[in-house]
Amino acid sequence: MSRLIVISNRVSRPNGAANQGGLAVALAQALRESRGIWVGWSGGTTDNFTGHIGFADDDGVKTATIDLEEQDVDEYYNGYANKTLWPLFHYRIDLAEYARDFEGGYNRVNQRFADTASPLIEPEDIIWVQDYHMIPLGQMLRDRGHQNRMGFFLHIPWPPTRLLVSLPHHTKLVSTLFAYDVIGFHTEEWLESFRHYVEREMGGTVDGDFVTVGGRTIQAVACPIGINAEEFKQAAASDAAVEMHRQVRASLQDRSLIVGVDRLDYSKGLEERFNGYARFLKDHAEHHRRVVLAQIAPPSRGEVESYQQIRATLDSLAGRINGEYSDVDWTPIRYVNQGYPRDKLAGIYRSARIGLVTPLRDGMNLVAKEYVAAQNPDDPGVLILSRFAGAAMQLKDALLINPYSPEEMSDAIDRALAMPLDERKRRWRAMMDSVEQQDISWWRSAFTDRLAATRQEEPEAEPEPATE
Ligand SMILES: O=P(O)(O)OC[C@H]1O[C@H](O[C@H]2O[C@H](CO)[C@@H](O)[C@H](O)[C@H]2O)[C@H](O)[C@@H](O)[C@@H]1O
Ligand SMILES: O=c1ccn([C@@H]2O[C@H](COP(=O)(O)OP(=O)(O)O)[C@@H](O)[C@H]2O)c(=O)[nH]1
Repeated sequence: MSRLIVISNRVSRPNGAANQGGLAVALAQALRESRGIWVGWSGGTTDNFTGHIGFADDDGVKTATIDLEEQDVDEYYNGYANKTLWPLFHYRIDLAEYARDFEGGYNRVNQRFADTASPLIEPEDIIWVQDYHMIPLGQMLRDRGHQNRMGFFLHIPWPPTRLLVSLPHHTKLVSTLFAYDVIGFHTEEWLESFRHYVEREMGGTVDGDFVTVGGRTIQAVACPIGINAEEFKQAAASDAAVEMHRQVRASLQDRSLIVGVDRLDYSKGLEERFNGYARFLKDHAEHHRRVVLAQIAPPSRGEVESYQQIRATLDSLAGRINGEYSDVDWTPIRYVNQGYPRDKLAGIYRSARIGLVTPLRDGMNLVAKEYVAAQNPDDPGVLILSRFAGAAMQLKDALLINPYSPEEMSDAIDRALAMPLDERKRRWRAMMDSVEQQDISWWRSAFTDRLAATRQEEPEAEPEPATE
């Protein structure tokens, strides 16, 4: 079995921060199983970049990380990754900022990651680069002579061509993807958008999974990420989860809990969610005092202005809705800006009659799957899910809604609260089958098996020693 080298911006400590994102949570187990190395940013900064690599072995996961300079973080992570690519790829060109400094910083930091990873790579290794922070990295590793099998996975949506062309030098960026052997997306929709771009903007051709541009053919596939369903079921039965469940239920006094769990990100549709819930309270006075929405929203990317703005908007919106509907002994929204470890989250999910997952656009959304996995099979809750989350392609037995419509959200909440037990069980079973079948191991294998099967390029023959 070839060794796996994963390279991504964020490198998770398996028992690390409570609010780590889905990608970090998902990869730890995959690496542990393949005895690989995880290369990425330490999350720390240094005054002068030295290229020093910090090695660690955390719970069986080997990591190799580098510190970045403040300027790198500003231009690469806050800048090109989160002020340019993230909004653009989530269809928010109104929020996207195009600055040469960002693009320069992005390329500089990718060169730094290439310099870091290069000496660690052995010829038989399989290299798997993750996400929009590192699109050009594969090309940079090829430039350093690495002929390994190399894959790339995009965890966020691929935007429609008419939006992507607003990015300066878009073709230059996309052409670097052709350094990989296999590239993956969560859904057919993102894959189709990619193919459309390649045909329209690069004169490429598509033949099934094979995409060719300028004589180079790669595979482009849809491969939805999953969760560790078994571990999550166990987490839901852990002491921490049971205690959390008890605390939450005691605080509710027989009220029904609706739960949302999201990084505080404008793509997650939190403003629209609060407005949809307010609409429900307006339309359904009979439910007043009978429901509580707990929105867990750990702050994210707080140095980026659009994230500061969404935080301020939500602070005031939650206050306004609570001011309008609260009673001395009932607050309709519990708005919580702290993150929870996953065992406690599992207890919270299990306490909730409704999981409310309403992103405006989301590559996958692992919270939707975790909510399903944490339910009590004998009395499962109902998942209300945005049609625009990648997860909606698999979780078709959720109540699928348009998150931009407060009326649809209000109707779905009302329907979920009234849903009979047999319908809840039927829908949950179908969703749980999908969560269990296409779990994190399935995702990892589906992608890496495909990558491993690509023919490794023959290393260039050593020149024959000169004979006298
Ligand atoms: O690393 P951060 O800037 O704190 O952000 C956290 C992660 O957010 C994004 O997650 C995406 O990947 C998930 C797993 O595939 C997917 O379910 C979700 O829809 C995506 O938004 C980001 O893509 C990751 O790189 C970040 O680590
Ligand atoms: O307080 C929190 C909030 C979220 N998460 C985890 O963060 C991930 C969020 O992943 P998702 O795909 O839903 O969205 P992302 O944040 O990656 O865009 C999930 O595994 C959550 O369990 C967590 O551990 N604690």
